[in-house]
Amino acid sequence: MTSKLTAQSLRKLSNGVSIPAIGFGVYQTPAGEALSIVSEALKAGYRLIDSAAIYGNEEEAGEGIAKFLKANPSVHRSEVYYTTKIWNDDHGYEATKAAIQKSLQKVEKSIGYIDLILVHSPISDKEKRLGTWKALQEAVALGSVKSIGVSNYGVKHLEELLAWDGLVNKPVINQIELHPWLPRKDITSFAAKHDILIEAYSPLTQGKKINDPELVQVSAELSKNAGKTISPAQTLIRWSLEQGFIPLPKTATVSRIPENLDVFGWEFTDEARKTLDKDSYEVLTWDPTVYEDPK
Ligand SMILES: NC(=O)C1=CN([C@@H]2O[C@H](COP(=O)(O)OP(=O)(O)OC[C@H]3O[C@@H](n4cnc5c(N)ncnc54)[C@H](OP(=O)(O)O)[C@@H]3O)[C@@H](O)[C@H]2O)C=CC1
Ligand SMILES: O=C1Nc2ccccc2C1=O
Repeated sequence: MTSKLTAQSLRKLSNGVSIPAIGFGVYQTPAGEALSIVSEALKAGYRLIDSAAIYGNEEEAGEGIAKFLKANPSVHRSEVYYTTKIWNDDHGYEATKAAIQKSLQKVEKSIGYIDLILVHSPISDKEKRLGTWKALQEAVALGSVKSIGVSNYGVKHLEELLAWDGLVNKPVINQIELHPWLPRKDITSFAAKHDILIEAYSPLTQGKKINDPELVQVSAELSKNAGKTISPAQTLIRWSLEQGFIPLPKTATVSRIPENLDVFGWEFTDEARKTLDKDSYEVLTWDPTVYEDPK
């Protein structure tokens, strides 16, 4: 029940591990700002940090977590969740093994281990994708990586992985672009059937739809109902939670952190649900879910 969620709520992955119900993204957050914004996000109540090798800020994200934990000894490392991702150029067994080591080295000193590694996208070919998964499974067996999942996988990429005879660890997450203009019901219902949780990236539409008249109108109605201002950004994040996704809003602006986390404890209405239930396919970031291997 979304109405019972709080910023500290946890969801259960198929491997039994808990993951926070909402996360904080650091794409395009300059390395020089990542340490401070990550520790501010944790101070405000976030417990999941989403980075990637390609973002160039893994080390600083880890240091931001460590800074927060040092200043808040009542919060334990096990209560904070750190994600990174293997970039496309590092697909294939050997390359992924090396990439995992590299990502681990970036955060070993600060936070010791990685909670979740995702395959950033399916962009390579079947042999490389499965080699990548083999390397990730080995990292889980060694204990330095707790869970593994995928990102930007379409149904056919998920089917390929689930059908692989070397599969030991099922993907626990598929992280994809999701917002009212891109509901992707094919992927989300397939994932639900296979106990794969969905993380929603670009939940704020990268700011591109923040002034959309319908969204502004829904936010005004939610505000009236709640007796306080609900911004379009808050409406979008809450929509994502209502769908059962783990939203990953990003901001590099400290003053926006509390706003983006104040998405609990007020009612979402049927009217808002209906207006934002769109049958559209509007990609705002990139779309590797439709990627086809080279012939
Ligand atoms: N796996 C993948 O391929 C991908 C993963 N991701 C992950 O998802 C995260 C979020 O997605 P992202 O694409 O960054 O986009 P978001 O949808 O989270 O939008 C971020 C943009 O919204 C602005 N913004 C933030 N809060 C507000 C607010 N309250 N009001 C108005 N504007 C606001 C930000 O500005 P400002 O920062 O200036 O405050 C920024 O321009 C990424 O950081 C990354 O972790 C994203 C894309 C692809
Ligand atoms: O966060 C991300 N934003 C992106 C935009 C294009 C390609 C990859 C990504 C990310 O991983």
